[in-house]
Order: sequence, then C-alpha cells, then structure tokens
Amino acid sequence: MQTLLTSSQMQTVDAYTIKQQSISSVNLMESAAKAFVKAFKKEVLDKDARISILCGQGNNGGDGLAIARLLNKEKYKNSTVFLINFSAKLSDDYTKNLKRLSKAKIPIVEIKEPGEFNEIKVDVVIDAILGSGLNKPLSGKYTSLASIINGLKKQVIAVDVPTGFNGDDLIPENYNGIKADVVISFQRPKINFFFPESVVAMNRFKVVNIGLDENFIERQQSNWKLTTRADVQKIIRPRAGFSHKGTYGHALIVAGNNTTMGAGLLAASASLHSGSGLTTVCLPQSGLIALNTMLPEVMALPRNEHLAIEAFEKFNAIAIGPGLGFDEENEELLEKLIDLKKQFVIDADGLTILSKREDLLVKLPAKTILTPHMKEFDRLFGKHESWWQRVATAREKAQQLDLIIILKNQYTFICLPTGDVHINATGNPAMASGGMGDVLTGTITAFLAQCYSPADAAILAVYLHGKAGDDLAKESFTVNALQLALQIPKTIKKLLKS
Ligand SMILES: NC(=O)C1=CN([C@@H]2O[C@H](COP(=O)(O)OP(=O)(O)OC[C@H]3O[C@@H](n4cnc5c(N)ncnc54)[C@H](O)[C@@H]3O)[C@@H](O)[C@H]2O)[C@@H](O)CC1
Ligand SMILES: Nc1ncnc2c1ncn2[C@@H]1O[C@H](COP(=O)(O)OP(=O)(O)O)[C@@H](O)[C@H]1O
Repeated sequence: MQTLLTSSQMQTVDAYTIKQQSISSVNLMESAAKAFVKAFKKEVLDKDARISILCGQGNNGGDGLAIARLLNKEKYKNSTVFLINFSAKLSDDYTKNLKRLSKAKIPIVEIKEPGEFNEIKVDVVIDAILGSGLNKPLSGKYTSLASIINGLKKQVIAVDVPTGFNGDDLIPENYNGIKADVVISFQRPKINFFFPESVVAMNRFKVVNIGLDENFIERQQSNWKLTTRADVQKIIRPRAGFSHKGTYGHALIVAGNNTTMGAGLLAASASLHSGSGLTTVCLPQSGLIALNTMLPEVMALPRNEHLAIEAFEKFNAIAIGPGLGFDEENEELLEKLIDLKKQFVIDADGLTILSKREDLLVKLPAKTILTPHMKEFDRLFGKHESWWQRVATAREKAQQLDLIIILKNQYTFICLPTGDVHINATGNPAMASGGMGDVLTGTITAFLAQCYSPADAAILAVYLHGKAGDDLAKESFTVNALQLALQIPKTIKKLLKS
C-alpha cells in the first residue's frame, strides 16, 4: 500500500528528508532532476529534438534548470531555457541552479511577457513554471502563457505537476493551466491524478523515486491509499496441500434474465476461475441449457417464485444483481437475502432495486460490498457534480452504513467503513466493454467464499480484474469479459511466482 499525501504533507516530507538524511535541499533537487531525466529519455528518443525548458522562479523552476543542465550532459543539444520572470521572488535553490547552469553552454532567454514565447520553434516543451507550490488559481501572465503553450500543439512534459494544476482539490471546469501529454511526478502520484477531471491537465503520468524518506511518508495520516502489487501478493493465499473443493467455499451468483442471461454466466465463470471451491448460479429456468453447455462445472439453482429462502442458506457468499431485472419477485428475493446476513455483494440491477428501496439500504449486513459505476452510484445516493463530491459521498456512506463501496472507473475507488479510500490503478481502456463489471462481481464473490475479509476480497478482486485486463491488452486491442474471466487464474499464478 502506498500512502498518498497532499502537497503540503509532501513539503513536510521534503523537509524531514533534508534534515534526517543530511542531504541539502539543492542536492534533493538534483536527485529529482536526475530521476526526471531518466524518465524523460524514454519519452523523447530524438536527441536532436528542439526542447524548450520553461522555468518559473520557485523550486519547480529550480528543477527545470537542473534538468536543462543534465539534458545537455545527455547530449540533448537543441535545448533552450526560458526564464519565466513574472514574479520577483526567487527560491534559493533556483538561484543556485541558475548559477550552475551558466557554466553549461545552453541558450537562456528571459521571458517577461507571455507574447515573447509566441514565435518559438519547438518540438518538446518541458513545463517547470509552477509546481506543487500553487497556492491560488492561475491568472494574468501565467494564464496567457499557458494558453500559448497549449496552442502550440507540441509535446508537453510537465515536471511534478502541470502549471496551474492543483494536486489535491477539485479541478475547476474552467481549468486554465497547462495541458501536458505526460507528467513526470516525484515520489508519489498526486491524489488528483486519479480523478477523471484531471484529463483537462494531462493525458498520463509517471512517478519517479527521488529518495524521499519512505518510512516517514507511510507514517503520515492520510485516508488515501494506492494498491500495489506487493499488497496483493501479501493478501493472496496459495492453494494449500490436502485442500479440496470444500476448503474454498461455495459462492452463489443470483443473476441473469431472459435477455441478459450472459451477465449471470459471466459472473459465474469469474467465480469459478477466481478459485471458489463450488459455484452455483441462481438463474431462470430458461438459462439452464446455456449454463450447462458453457460452464459444466457450475451448478444451478433455478429461480422462480416458489424457491424457498432455505435453499440459500448453505452458501457462504452471495452476489446479486448482474442482468437480474427489476421485477417485483427480484425485489422480494433481495429483501429475503439481506435478512440471511451472509457475506454479500450487490451489483447492477440489485443496486437499482436498492435505489428505489432506501429502507433496504440501512438493513444491509455489515461490510456488504456494493459495486456501482458512476450512474448506479448517482441513482443510489443522488446526483453529483464532480468525482470529488462522489468519492466524498461514497466515503461518508461506507462509514455511516458499514459498507464497502467500490466506485468503478478507469481508476476505481474502494471506500471502506474505516474511512480509507483505496485507489486501484490496474486496468485499461481495452476493457471498456459490456460484461466487465459482471466478471468483477464474480471474482469478488469467489474471494468472499474463500474467506478473505470483505476489504481484502474487494482490494484483491479489483486489482486482479484490472491486472488480468492489462495482461491481455499487451497482445490485444480489445479485451472482452469472458476472456478476462479466463485470464484471472493465469494472472494470479504470475503474481504468486514473482
Ligand atoms: N527540495 C526540493 O528542492 C524539491 C523540490 N521539488 C519541486 O518543488 C516544487 C514546489 O516548489 P515551490 O514550493 O517552490 O513552488 P512552485 O515552484 O510550484 O511555485 C513557486 C512560487 O509560485 C508562487 N505561486 C503559487 N501559485 C501561484 C499562482 N497561481 N500564480 C503566481 N504565482 C504563484 C508561490 O507563491 C511560490 O512562491 C515541486 O513541484 C517540485 O517540482 C520537489 O522536487 C521535491 C524536492
Ligand atoms: N478504461 C478502463 N480502464 C480500467 N478499467 C476499466 C475501463 N473501462 C472499464 N473498466 C472496468 O470494467 C468494469 C466495468 O463495469 P460495469 O460498467 O459495471 O460493466 P458491465 O455493467 O458491462 O458489466 C469496471 O470494473 C471498470 O473499472
């Protein structure tokens, strides 16, 4: 788990590292510049590229000056430094690096007015104007310069954050800062990188280690956590000697309807492939042939109005919702299943039923897992204007109702009853197709059946689901849901090996 911090917390970490490791701040800046250049070399292979390095007058600008010197050493010979002298305040390390740079033979141009940058011929812009020190919205000359840079339509690589980007608060709709192709950020991604609104400021980001004190970072109070490969490797348990199907639990998937039977089959396939000892799917009679043809390993519990609730007692984890439909019988079934107080996952149509029945929401068993995408979430908890608002509500509801809310997106937010938000960064746009969420539901249910705690089951399943998608996307333009279910055991095996 990586703890994610706000910009002001990161400043404390800078100061602590400087004191504790007896490293001067200018040397820490050098280390940041080196790490940036290492990543930059992978982004810009052409050493003849015309590179403009735009440096503000704070530490972000200081990084830019050090980067210019190091790029020169790396034989990027066509670089020019532009000093963006819009303010009077210079940071000490900026001044030191300006002095160091003067010894290298790099053209330095002073920019006092944004228009002076208009005629520049450039292939790559390095944005080191303002970094995480941003303390008010961008205005005046900075806004004009950002607009000129954006208008160039050239490759823009930002140092730490794009100029004008606030790392840990709502990104305004009228964002007026620089839009970077890639941001090379220091030590930790900014919390905002995971919010869809950040698309106005960047296409993607990379994080480089600059030697800040990791133990100190992890000791900081923060509810924001990023799931790492190492976390998942720690959670997942290998199959044990002498184990048998009874060891790995019995998962039930209540899903599927005449026109959406596939959703139930996909969730059942995911449960089977994610290691539950036994999987049963509760679907309408009309789905039995499909089930028996496609998944002979999975058992059926035909769903009709005569089905007694006792039939559900033997399962140790139950998911309800994928392709279920909204008729009254399903609503009644959901109500009865809630009363069983089992480990529970609610997805898709199950969530829509819940949104009409607030009385059921408060009756959910402790640590029930809800898996809404944005629309399902807003249907449940009201319309939200931004993802910050949405995640704030998810956090609040998870704590208030003792639930685990998996708010799905490219970066999925897992909100726990403790108030922690675990961000998942695996997964990719090749997975953007129907049925993907059904597979996630099946995988979570399988982990619950195997007696992982609900929080671990959620974190593990979301990570593996995305990782399986990443593994498949290496070889394929699109990834479909069934393929993904089949990939999960292979992805787990790879994780356990390495
Ligand atoms: N110890 C170091 O030297 C390190 C430096 N780092 C770099 O330092 C950066 C942060 O540096 P600073 O704290 O000096 O801040 P910045 O370089 O981001 O900002 C410089 C100045 O701009 C002013 N400013 C803020 N918002 C403004 C606005 N909207 N319009 C006009 N002026 C504005 C601030 O008052 C500040 O004095 C990081 O982003 C990173 O690039 C990090 O690499 C960590 C290590
Ligand atoms: N661009 C993407 N990057 C990462 N994950 C994605 C992307 N698009 C979809 N997914 C994942 O696929 C799943 C889609 O869920 P959902 O919308 O409920 O699908 P469906 O209803 O079709 O089953 C989520 O887990 C989501 O995180």
